[in-house]
Amino acid sequence: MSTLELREVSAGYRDRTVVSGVTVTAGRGSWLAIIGPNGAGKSTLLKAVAGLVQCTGEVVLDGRPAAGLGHRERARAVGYAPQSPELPEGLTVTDYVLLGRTPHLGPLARESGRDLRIVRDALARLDLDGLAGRSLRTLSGGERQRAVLARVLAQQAGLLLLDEPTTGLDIGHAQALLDLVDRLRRDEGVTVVSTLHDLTLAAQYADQVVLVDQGRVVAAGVPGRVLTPELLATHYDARVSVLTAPDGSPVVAPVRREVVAEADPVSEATAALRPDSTVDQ
Ligand SMILES: Nc1ncnc2c1ncn2[C@@H]1O[C@H](COP(=O)(O)OP(=O)(O)OP(=O)(O)O)[C@@H](O)[C@H]1O
Repeated sequence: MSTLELREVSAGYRDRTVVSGVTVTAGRGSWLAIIGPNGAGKSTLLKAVAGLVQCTGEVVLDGRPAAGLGHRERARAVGYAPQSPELPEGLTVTDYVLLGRTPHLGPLARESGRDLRIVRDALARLDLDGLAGRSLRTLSGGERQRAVLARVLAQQAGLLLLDEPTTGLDIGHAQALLDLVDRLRRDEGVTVVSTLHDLTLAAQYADQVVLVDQGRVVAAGVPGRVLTPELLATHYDARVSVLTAPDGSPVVAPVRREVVAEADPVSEATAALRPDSTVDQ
C-alpha cells in the first residue's frame, strides 16, 4: 500500500501552468481531500499524480519516484477515477469493470477465475450486481459513476485518486460509496486522494484537507483548520457558517444573502383598487 509525497509539483497544459509548487504528503491509509473553487487546478493535480499530464517536481510513491515506474507498474499502484470519464461504447458493465484488471493480467491477457471474482465483488460493493449484463450506454448518470468506481476498485491499487466521486450520486449512494472507500483505507491501508466540492463530506471523511486556489496550496491541515468561514469567503467568495455535527466534525452551511423587502409597485396599485383597502379616516 502507498504513501504519496508531492514535492514542488507544478503541472499544466501546453504553455500554461495551472498547478504550481504543490508539496503535500498523504500517509498510508490516510484520506487527503483537495478542495478549492472551480478551475483552481484540483483535477489537474490528480492527473499529474496519475501520470496523465506533464509535471515538474516529484511525485513519490512509497519512496520511489513515480516517473521511474513502468506503465503497468504505475497502473497497479494508482487507481484513478476521472470526473467525467469517457466510457467505451458497446461494453457491458461487467466487461468495463474487467478493464480494471488489465494491469494484473498475464502475457496472454486472459482473465482468471480470481479476476472474475474480484470484478463480481466490486460490482456487489457498488450495488451494481443487478446491472452487470447491461450495456454501459444505458446506465443513468449515477449508475455510470458507480461503474467507474467499480472499475477502479477492481484495479486493487494501493493509492486511489478520486475526482469528485460523488458527482451525480444521490445522498444514500454517495454515503455508501464514501463509507466503502473509508473501509478500504481502514481495513486494507489504501491511501485516498479525492477532490470534493461537498465540504461537509470532505470534513467527515478526510483527515487532511488541502485548499487550492489558482493552482497553489493556500491552506492545509485537519478539516476544522481549513474549513473556516474566513478562508471560504476569501477563496470561494462564499458566505457560510461552520456548524458542528454531533460527532464533532464541521458542517459547512451556506448562508443565504439577506433579502431586503422592497416596495412592489404592482401589488401596491392592486391593493389600492380593492374596496377593503380604503382606510377609515
Ligand atoms: N485539457 C486542458 N487543456 C487546457 N486547459 C485545461 C485543460 N483541462 C483543464 N484546463 C484548465 O486548467 C485550469 C484548471 O482546471 P482543473 O480542471 O484542474 O480545475 P478544477 O479545480 O478541477 O475545477 P472544477 O472544480 O471546475 O472541476 C482551468 O483553467 C481549466 O480551464
